Amino acid sequence: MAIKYELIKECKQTGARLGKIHTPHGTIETPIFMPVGTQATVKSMTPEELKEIESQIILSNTYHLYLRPGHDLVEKAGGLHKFMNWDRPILTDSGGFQVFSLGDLRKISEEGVEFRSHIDGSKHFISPEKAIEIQNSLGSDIIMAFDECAPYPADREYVKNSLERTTRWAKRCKKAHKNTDTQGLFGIIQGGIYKDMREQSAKEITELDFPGYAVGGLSVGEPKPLMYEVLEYTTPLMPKNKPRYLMGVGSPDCLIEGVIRGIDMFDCVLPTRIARNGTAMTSQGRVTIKQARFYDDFTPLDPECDCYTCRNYTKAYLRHLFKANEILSARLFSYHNLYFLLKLMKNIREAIKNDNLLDYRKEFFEKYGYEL
Ligand SMILES: CCOC(=O)Nc1nc2cc3nc(NC)[nH]c3cc2c(=O)[nH]1
Repeated sequence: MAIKYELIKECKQTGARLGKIHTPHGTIETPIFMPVGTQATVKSMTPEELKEIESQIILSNTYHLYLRPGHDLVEKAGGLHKFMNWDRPILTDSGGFQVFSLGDLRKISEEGVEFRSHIDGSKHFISPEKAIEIQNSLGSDIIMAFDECAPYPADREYVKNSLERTTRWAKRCKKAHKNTDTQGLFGIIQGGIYKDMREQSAKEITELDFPGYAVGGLSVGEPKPLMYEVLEYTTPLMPKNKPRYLMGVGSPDCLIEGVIRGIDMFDCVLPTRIARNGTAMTSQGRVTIKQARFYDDFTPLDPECDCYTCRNYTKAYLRHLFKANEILSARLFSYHNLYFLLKLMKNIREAIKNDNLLDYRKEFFEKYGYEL
């Protein structure tokens, strides 16, 4: 079995769970945040630095790697782990989201999706079978079914047709998947913001008996309270003994609220993306370093953080690096932001162990400046 989930503990006060996901490249403690390495690199970080901050699994992207350098090259290199020198678990997404977010550059049919490359405008076609073939070549530990992520807002009819196609595609993915003993295929539940449609999609997808399931179609522009509401009635429809993955989430508040509503796995480009804009997530809320007030501020980015960046550099120096457009700026901010989210997940796992997750949320929100 490629993927085995071990439910360690269910939180007494909330839907949160403590668990372990056993994969061919190692075990992942959940709840977990997965740094995103779209093009076979978590931008500006070396694998050694990712291990230093205790990253247990990273995400990479089928759509991008198919277009460049090509999945056949990666296969020739011995697979994605070897190619990028990362020997821990990797999850690849099916490219569904990227292809759909290309807007008018794409045409959807029952067969699959025709789209134009964002690199050179060349025409391509990805079917569920192709999405699986690419992921089989990449050799990632967890692969995702090819799905359609409905936009937000979308009317009931669109969402129903889309979720039913996602189910038909999921069946085709399951049939096409070759390496079931080394790669676990996760199904993706859609259904937009409509309770009856989420119920229908959850039923149809979980009936296919995947080793894990994702909640798709969220974090696509809907208000956070609406995302929380959808989770509230969707995660209970998902098997307790399988991992639950909320795609594309997220910010610190969403991670805590997602865990409370039964989610085990998260991914988001935020930490490394805002890092390139000189913005840090800190225990006192966000810090955007280009502000003049940091010109001669010789304190660390986050006084409560013990990461390499916070132990060795001041805001004044980091502001200088950012203003001077120095490459080290993106590295030091990425290192800190990833460390911050991975540490947050570690604290959340601790709070579940000690049955005080709601107190932890209250304390974190007060300090970070979120309203409960
Ligand atoms: C990670 C698996 O991705 C897929 O293969 N399909 C998919 N990806 C998504 C990525 C998303 N990112 C966000 N917000 C930033 N929302 C997302 C939804 C999906 C999705 O429904 N389906």
